[in-house]
Amino acid sequence: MKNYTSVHDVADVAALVNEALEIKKAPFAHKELGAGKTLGLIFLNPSLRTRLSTQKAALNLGMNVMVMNLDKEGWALEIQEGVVMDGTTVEHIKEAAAVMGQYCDILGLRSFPKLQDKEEDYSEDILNKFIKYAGIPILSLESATRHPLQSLADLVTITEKAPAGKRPKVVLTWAPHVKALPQAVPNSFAEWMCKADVDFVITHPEGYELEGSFTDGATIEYDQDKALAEADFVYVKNWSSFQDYGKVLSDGKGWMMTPEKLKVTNDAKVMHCLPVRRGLELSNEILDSPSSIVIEEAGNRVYAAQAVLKQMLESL
Ligand SMILES: CCC[C@H](NC(C)=O)C(=O)O
Ligand SMILES: NC(=O)OP(=O)(O)O
Repeated sequence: MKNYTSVHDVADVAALVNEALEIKKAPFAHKELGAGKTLGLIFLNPSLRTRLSTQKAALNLGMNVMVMNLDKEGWALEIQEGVVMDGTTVEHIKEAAAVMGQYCDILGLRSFPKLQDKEEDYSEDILNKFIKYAGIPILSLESATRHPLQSLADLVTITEKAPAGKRPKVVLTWAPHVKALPQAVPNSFAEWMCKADVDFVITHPEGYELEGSFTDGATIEYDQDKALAEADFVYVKNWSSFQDYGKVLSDGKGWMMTPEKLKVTNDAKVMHCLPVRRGLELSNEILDSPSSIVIEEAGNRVYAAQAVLKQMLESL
């Protein structure tokens, strides 16, 4: 595996999930593999889980790790090609990415969408320019349209917790929020679930349809209660409209997951990538109940990242 930016970079999804589960049993089994290798983690947006879990995963493999909040600590980046830099930008992505490629063996990048221009965001311009100019393998720490480390951890968790002897029903449900959030997490979750051995349903209000290439193979159900029937896993996440790009179309009244809503499920486990707005996206009652597996889900981020980094190191 050279770059890790989406499920399409994974030759065998089931094997990668199993490798993460094996690593979870013995996290230090490959602690020499990364000796003398450096992982750079570059953030253009905030992070708790991705930063800490990926750093821990690299350290478990014996790597050195350098972390930088480039948006706050670096120079103002110019992304456009061929412009005269006589404005507020100080360093071109061409030099910045190439220099980071000199210092690191693998480079992680977080670059959220601006949610203003659909074509610009969905072109993944920043991610693709890091791939082009860094000259070393790139690991997505969440890009404009996907979050593959989160999605792998989510599938690891579902595999670990699935009811014995049945194909689990997984429901991705939209949840209310007060801000416009990216489609990256649901896009990525949908892509991975459509490649997994699960019955996958997406439920959201009209107008929140995700881009079709991510949901091909999923059942789309606008009636949340119908979607939730007999679910084994309920994945709760807000996202802004793709059609009316970057917009919050409604207050989502009645869409927050509650214990009442869970009654129609098959005693479903509730998941969320975090951070979660308690009382807005997901009720306190659920988050504080045995139905919630959000903390174990976050714990699995380490083993997902470690399985990916192991395969990337083996390809260096
Ligand atoms: C892991 C989630 C990161 C981000 N969340 C927020 C709150 O911006 C999102 O929704 O994509
Ligand atoms: N779920 C996740 O990626 O969390 P952070 O944004 O805190 O890294």
